[in-house]
Amino acid sequence: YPHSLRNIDELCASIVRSHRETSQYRLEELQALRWKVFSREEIQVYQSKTVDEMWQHCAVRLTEAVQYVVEFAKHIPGFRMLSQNDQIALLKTGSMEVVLVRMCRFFNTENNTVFFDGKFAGTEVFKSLACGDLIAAVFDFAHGLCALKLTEQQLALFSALVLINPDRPSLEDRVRVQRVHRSVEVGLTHILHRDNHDSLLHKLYQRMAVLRSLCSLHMEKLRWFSQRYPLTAHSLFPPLYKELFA
Ligand SMILES: COc1ccc2c(n1)CCN(C(C)=O)[C@H]2C(=O)Nc1ccc(OCc2ccccc2OC)cc1
Repeated sequence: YPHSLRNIDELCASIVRSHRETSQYRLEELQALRWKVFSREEIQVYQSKTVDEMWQHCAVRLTEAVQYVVEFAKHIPGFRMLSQNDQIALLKTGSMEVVLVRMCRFFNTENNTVFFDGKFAGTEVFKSLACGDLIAAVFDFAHGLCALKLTEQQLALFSALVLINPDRPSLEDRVRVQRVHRSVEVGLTHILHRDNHDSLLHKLYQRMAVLRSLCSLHMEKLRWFSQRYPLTAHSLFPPLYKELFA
């Protein structure tokens, strides 16, 4: 794209619109729920689930989040112009990263809880996943991102930057992905400059590095789980979760 301001403003506006239309829950809804936590009995029910029941339960909910990320991607002008294969390749590795970025909107840092099944859950709710390190890393990442206090517009541009990553494996037209990535980066820089928050870009790049290691931890846990519970992973997980992560 020629980087005239008009184009950049249009690009930012379309990414922000797409983010807003695919954010699944409005901030006001989540704000109203943020102190609705699980009772001791409800926590007991989650903790008495078997490992594969809890994994399946979480996979179904996270797949809901992934579907909204796929919709978000489809409305990003530069993303739609890429080949089908490159769109799939970017979603395969990027959609969980965007879910984890978006998760900061669903997080209450005051009581260290995350939205889950209609209420806000602490790490103890996920005990039966047998993945304490993954859950701790997910919560830590959400804390770190919440601390940056991103606006919805900054979050929208950051999500697009995370998704349209030219370094992903098996891209057909890397140069084209680089061009779109660059225009989104110009958009984010433009938004941060306008918000007088230039120092945030460096911090966001640091968060992207943490995000990559968090997602490889998720893949590692998923591989461990699929080997131990092949039936659940292959027949009870939502097809999209399998398609993208298995
Ligand atoms: C975009 O951000 C969000 C944030 C929250 C939610 C959503 N979207 C969709 C709607 N939703 C519902 C309906 O509960 C929320 C949800 O799925 N919450 C939730 C699910 C699993 C969790 O930890 C387990 C886990 C984490 C990471 C990787 C693998 C994991 O387990 C295998 C923690 C929270």
